[in-house]
Amino acid sequence: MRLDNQLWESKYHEAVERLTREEAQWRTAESLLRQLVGCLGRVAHGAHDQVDPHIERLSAALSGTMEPLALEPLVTELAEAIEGLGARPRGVNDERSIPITRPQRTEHGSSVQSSLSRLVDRIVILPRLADRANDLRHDVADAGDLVALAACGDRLADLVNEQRIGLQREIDALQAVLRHVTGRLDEMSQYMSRELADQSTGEANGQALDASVAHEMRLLGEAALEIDDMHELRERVNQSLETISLCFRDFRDREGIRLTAYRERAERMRLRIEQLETERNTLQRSLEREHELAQTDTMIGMPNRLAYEKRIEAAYESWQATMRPLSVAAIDIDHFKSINDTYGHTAGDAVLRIIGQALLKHIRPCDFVARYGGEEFIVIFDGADEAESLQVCERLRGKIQHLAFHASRQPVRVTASIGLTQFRPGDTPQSVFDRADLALYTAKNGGRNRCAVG
Ligand SMILES: Nc1nc2c(ncn2[C@@H]2O[C@H](COP(=O)(O)OP(=O)(O)OP(=O)(O)O)[C@@H](O)[C@H]2O)c(=O)[nH]1
Repeated sequence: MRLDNQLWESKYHEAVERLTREEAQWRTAESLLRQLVGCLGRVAHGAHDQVDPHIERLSAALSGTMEPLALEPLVTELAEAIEGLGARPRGVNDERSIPITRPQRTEHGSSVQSSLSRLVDRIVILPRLADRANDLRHDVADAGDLVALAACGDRLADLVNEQRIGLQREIDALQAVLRHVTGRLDEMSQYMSRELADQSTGEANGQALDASVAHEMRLLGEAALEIDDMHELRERVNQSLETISLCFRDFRDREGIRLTAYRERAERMRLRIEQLETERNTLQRSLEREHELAQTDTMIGMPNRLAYEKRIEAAYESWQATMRPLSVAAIDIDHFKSINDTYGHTAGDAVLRIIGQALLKHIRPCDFVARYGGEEFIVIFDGADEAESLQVCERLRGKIQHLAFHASRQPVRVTASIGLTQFRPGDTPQSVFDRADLALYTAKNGGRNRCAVG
């Protein structure tokens, strides 16, 4: 049996590191959310006397340590105050005030909406929270006013907190597994040292027997020289044989006890090892499943941004070592917002799924495609330069353009723009991504449904 302990330990360490990294990303997202709620608060402040004190309290609380339990009553009070606005609008008893309506979406509102939307698109969500993130994305897009946007901000904050708590739980669980495995390894090393000690006891028993027999033989030899009488000599020999036989019996008894204890220990250890093997297999399966889920976009059923980041890191390392050409393309669906607005988000989701699947189907086996976020996909062309990748991009663009979408029996034209670039000396994955994104904007500004090289 092979335990592969080192491999497992390093896998757990890797997983703990990954979770710590993700937790740091969530802290950034949380800080962005605080800023966002702060912005929303500033925009909404002054619109309603009844709501202002609640906004001020919430903003003050958010500037300290984010403690969900303490925030909850503040958010509830704010929500209740907003609810109460319909009954007691500012101005009923105040001549100076403007008649109240629910605050309409302003320029601030739409910029808040697009940054909230970008934030939802950018964060990598735990698979079990993906449906909630998706609903939230739709509600952000549908939010008609600042109050609805503020509610979406709250939900995003909840999602971020839940994700952080989830990640912390995963870290704790992994550390518990690590402790468990380390405990088992300690147990085995104790077993090994006990066996070594036991082996020395066995050797010492054997040596003691040798010494006793040799001693008895020496005494017998000496006696044989001194004793002349045959009868007396026979008696002496008998006596020595009896002593030697006692030594052997004593040795056998001690070895018997030692061997029984050894067999029991060995059996216990065999069962422990069997258990460890079963636990290891279960853990391996769940780790592989987690790993796969963490790198899959469940809505489309294709690799997600995390998978892209891992893949591009590996491709980048190999590019540095070999300088084989490496290119990256960013693909963005054109006017996707208007698809959502016209046909609804469910139709928008279906369009994303069909395009994602079409990309998976039409890239070459050596290429890699992932959903980067929102309506943006990303392709890695490993071993292909700009000219070769451009041909594939043009083909992919053509495939998307010719996908037959219909709504109420009317054809709906869906196109995509593509920004492409190749790794150049001094590049990093981030600089190449930024250049591909810039090329994408060139393609969009050039009229969309086209490829541009950056
Ligand atoms: N249905 C659906 N919509 C999404 C999803 N992710 C992002 N979106 C929407 O995609 C839209 C992207 O809109 P914009 O960034 O304004 O871009 P666009 O309308 O595609 O316009 P251009 O990119 O300039 O051609 C937003 O309305 C998002 O809400 C998703 O998973 N499902």
